[in-house]
Amino acid sequence: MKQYRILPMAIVGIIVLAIDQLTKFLVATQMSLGESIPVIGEYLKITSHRNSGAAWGMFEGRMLFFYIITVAVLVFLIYFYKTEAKNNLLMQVGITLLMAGALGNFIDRLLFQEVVDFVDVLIINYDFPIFNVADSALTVGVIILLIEVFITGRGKNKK
Ligand SMILES: CCC[C@@H]1OC(=O)[C@@H](C)C[C@H](C)CCCCC(=O)CCC[C@@H](CC)/C=C\C=C(/COC)CC[C@@H](O)[C@@H](O)C[C@H](O)CNC1=O
Repeated sequence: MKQYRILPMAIVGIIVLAIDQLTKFLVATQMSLGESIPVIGEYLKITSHRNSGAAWGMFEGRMLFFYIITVAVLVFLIYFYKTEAKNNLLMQVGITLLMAGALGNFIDRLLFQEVVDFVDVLIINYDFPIFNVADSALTVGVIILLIEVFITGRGKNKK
C-alpha cells in the first residue's frame, strides 16, 4: 500500500472527477448555450460551450474512436502505474490526474456524445480553446509526467 499509495491517489482522483462533473453539471443546467459570464474582464470568462471532438474540435463526432482511445489510455495508465510508479509519488500524482481527466470527459461522451466546456481564457490576444476541469487535469498530468521523466526522476524509482 505504502509503495503505491492506492487509497490517497484514489481520493485525489475522485475529488478531481467530482469537481469536473459538478462544474460541468452547473454550467449545463444554470447557463444557456453560448452564455458568457466575465470573471476577470475579458481575460477569464465562464462560457457555456459544447465540443463533440477533442482539442480544437479534432475528430468531431467520432464517439467510437473516443471510446476506444479513452479505454486504451485508461488501461495503459493502470499498467504504467503498476510498473513505473512504485515508490514514485510524482508519477503517481501525474497518472492519477490523467485518469481522472480521461474519465471526466469519458462520462460526458458516454452520456451526451459531447463534452461540456466552460473555461474561456484570452491568452495574449489569442482566443485559447474553451476547456474544462478534465482537460486541465489531463494537461497538468502530462506536465507532471514530463517533469518526472525529464527533470527529477529520469524515470527511475525514487525512495
Ligand atoms: C487536454 C486534452 C483534450 C481532451 O483529451 C481527452 O479527453 C482524452 C482523454 C481523449 C483524447 C481523444 C486523446 C487526446 C487527443 C489529443 C489532443 O486532444 C491534443 C491535446 C493537446 C493538449 C495537450 C495536453 C493541449 C490543450 C488542449 C486544450 C486545453 O486544455 C487545457 C483544449 C481543449 C478544448 O479543445 C476542449 O474543447 C476539449 C474538450 O474538452 C475535449 N477534451 C479532450 O478531448
